[in-house]
Amino acid sequence: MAKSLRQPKGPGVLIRIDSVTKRYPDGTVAVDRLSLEIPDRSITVLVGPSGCGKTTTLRMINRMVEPSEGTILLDGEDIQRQPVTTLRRSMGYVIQNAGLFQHRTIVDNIATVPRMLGWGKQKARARAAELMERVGLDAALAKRYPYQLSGGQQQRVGVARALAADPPVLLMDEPFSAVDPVVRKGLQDELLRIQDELGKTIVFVTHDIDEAIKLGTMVAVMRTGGHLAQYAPPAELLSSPADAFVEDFLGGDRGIRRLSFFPSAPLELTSDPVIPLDATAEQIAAPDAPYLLVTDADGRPLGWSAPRDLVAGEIRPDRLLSHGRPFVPGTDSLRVALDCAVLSPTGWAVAVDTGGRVTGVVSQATIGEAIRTAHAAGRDDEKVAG
Ligand SMILES: Nc1ncnc2c1ncn2[C@@H]1O[C@H](COP(=O)(O)OP(=O)(O)OP(=O)(O)O)[C@@H](O)[C@H]1O
Repeated sequence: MAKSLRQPKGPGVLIRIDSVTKRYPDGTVAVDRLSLEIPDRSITVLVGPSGCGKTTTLRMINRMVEPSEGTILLDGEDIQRQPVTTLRRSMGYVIQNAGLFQHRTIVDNIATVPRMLGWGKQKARARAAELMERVGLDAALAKRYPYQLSGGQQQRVGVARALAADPPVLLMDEPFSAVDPVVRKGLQDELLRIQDELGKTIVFVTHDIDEAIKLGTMVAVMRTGGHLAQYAPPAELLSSPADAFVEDFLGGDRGIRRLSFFPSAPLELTSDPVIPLDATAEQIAAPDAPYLLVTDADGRPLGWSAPRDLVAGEIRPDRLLSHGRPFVPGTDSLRVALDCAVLSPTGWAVAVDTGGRVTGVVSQATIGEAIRTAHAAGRDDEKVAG
């Protein structure tokens, strides 16, 4: 999905970190005069190299670590003035490796907080069952113990457990770092889906900039010594890194990655080179294109061919060049469209509707033009904003 479409849902600031410093007893300054406004009902990611103070910052929000200086306000109220138990009840907490109770079943792990709040066993278990479904866990796993689950499943349990008492805030400390990239992507997609449904205020710690860019509505890049290097929406980080440190941290391909924030919908498609499997000689000869895309009777892509290699009535799908991966305008970003064109044997990308039927094709040159237009529009926006 083109991420520029994702905006903070709520109007307010839920958590305000105001000039907070944490000095550990041995003198280590883990966080240095950090100020952040964490918006309501959106995902704010703290990212940075190891030891830059991300976990310390997160733990100061639920008072597992007390700040040495500065204040943290939750919904306008100083968190120091609230009993720790009340504060923590309003904040789900998810950590790496899930941190589940090994001697409790999955359903009882998830029901932990509701039970602590005095819910009856049945009501708490019913809530746990509902949450298992929400986080994509099979109900058959309810009676198992954590060691009988995969790492990815355990992380889902961790998320379900944190959501059990429906807290407005979710604190997540590297929750997906211990699983393989495929499972990790699934967990990230699931979190975005859950967030779309529930609209929590999520503070998410990671050292992975790609994860930060994918998940964050706002991203705080921290540098060693607990300093804030930049705090911005991901598209702005990619277009205007504040300094060499942020630029370096973002990596060398930030131009390409920025394309994920531009929608592919405005791309001008052409259907001239698209012909059916039973095309006539005229239909094959008519388009002025180096390649033709052949579709089946339902309009689904079969493959590419040069017109000279096609004979009316004798088009064989197994002789066609692969049509490559198609993209869906309106759902996929300009980055996906470009990737489809780059990987296509003809240099043309195939656009389909959500049912997989061809809506047109687009060349690399046209995509290049759209990229230039999108960048120019972005620069104009920056001028207006500045
Ligand atoms: N209890 C402690 N006592 C002394 N120093 C600490 C303590 N906890 C953390 N630190 C130090 O504070 C700094 C910030 O640590 P923190 O765990 O917040 O960083 P981080 O960015 O989350 O790191 P990582 O990505 O490696 O988890 C580090 O230098 C760390 O060694």
